[in-house]
Amino acid sequence: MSEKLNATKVNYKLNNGKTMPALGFGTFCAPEDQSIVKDCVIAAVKAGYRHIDTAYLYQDEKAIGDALQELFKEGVVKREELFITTKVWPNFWDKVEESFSTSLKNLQLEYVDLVLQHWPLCYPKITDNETGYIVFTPTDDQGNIMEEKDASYLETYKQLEKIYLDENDHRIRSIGVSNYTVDNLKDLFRDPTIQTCPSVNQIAIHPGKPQNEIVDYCQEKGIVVTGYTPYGSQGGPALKLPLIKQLSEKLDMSVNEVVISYFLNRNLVIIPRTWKTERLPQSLHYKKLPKEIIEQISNVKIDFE
Ligand SMILES: NC(=O)C1=CN([C@@H]2O[C@H](COP(=O)(O)OP(=O)(O)OC[C@H]3O[C@@H](n4cnc5c(N)ncnc54)[C@H](O)[C@@H]3O)[C@@H](O)[C@H]2O)C=CC1
Ligand SMILES: O=C1O[C@H](CO)[C@@H](O)[C@@H]1O
Repeated sequence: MSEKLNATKVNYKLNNGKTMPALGFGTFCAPEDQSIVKDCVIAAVKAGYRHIDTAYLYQDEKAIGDALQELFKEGVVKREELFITTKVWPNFWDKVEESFSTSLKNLQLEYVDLVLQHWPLCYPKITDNETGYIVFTPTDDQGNIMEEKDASYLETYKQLEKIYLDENDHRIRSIGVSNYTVDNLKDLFRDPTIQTCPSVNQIAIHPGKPQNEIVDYCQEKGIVVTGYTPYGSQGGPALKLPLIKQLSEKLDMSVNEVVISYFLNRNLVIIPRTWKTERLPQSLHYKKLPKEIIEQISNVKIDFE
């Protein structure tokens, strides 16, 4: 039986020469008590995580920034040892500077390692009259999501690229996309005003949802793929699948480690999330797996998205 390996030590080379840790800490669905976010980020870094995945949408960047400041002050890690990702939500499709500079300020950093266009979509920027907050997913009277007319989602990538390529601006180390299909990427490659190839595409991947077509396309183009919702999101349904439990026993790993192994054997980045620090040790290791097991996990039948 193959030995357990430390997933926090695995890095991938991006198409611009930078390195990206294969295991990241997801931070969606933050609890209302933001001190939990801060404590979990500190615990994740102390456990070995060197990559944190956040977004303007998640509204937890300030707590993550507080955690990072504490880790730097205590000498646990240096800034250059961490890889921090944030994202630009579709309300800011043509206001990337506004979104990104707010994220950077909240994260209390001088630079971010990776900024992603969160979705290939353009939403209007509407403020709720009562709360004063941005309506992240605006809907009309019939409940349909409102999209900006005559707007091009490539505009967001172009604005990100402008900041990234500016020689006098050192705030973004790499840029990428999220939720891009093969057609979206082909659109991007066809645009003669775009000079770069995204370094990363972050998409939904978990057991039973292998996303082979887009993964193969990205890997052929040298784009690193990050899989989100690796445990199947809320409640971790992928961890409860009979196949994953059987493999956990057979391979002498936690169910989480089986899923991490599935990702790392496919050269994918994985960004699982937990808001319970005691669960962190279950999501740190992986093993080399034979192709047949990868295929079994890819093809398992699931009843969740
Ligand atoms: N780019 C995008 O559009 C999206 C990106 N993401 C990113 O991906 C990350 C991961 O996805 P999530 O939706 O957060 O879900 P996930 O797939 O990481 O699963 C989280 C669930 O698994 C449970 N879990 C974790 N460890 C466990 C353990 N040891 N035992 C039992 N249960 C456990 C958690 O309690 C939680 O309910 C996000 O936090 C976010 O950073 C998520 C959704 C969309
Ligand atoms: O990051 C994200 O999380 C939510 C829920 O999955 C999704 O809308 C967004 O892309």
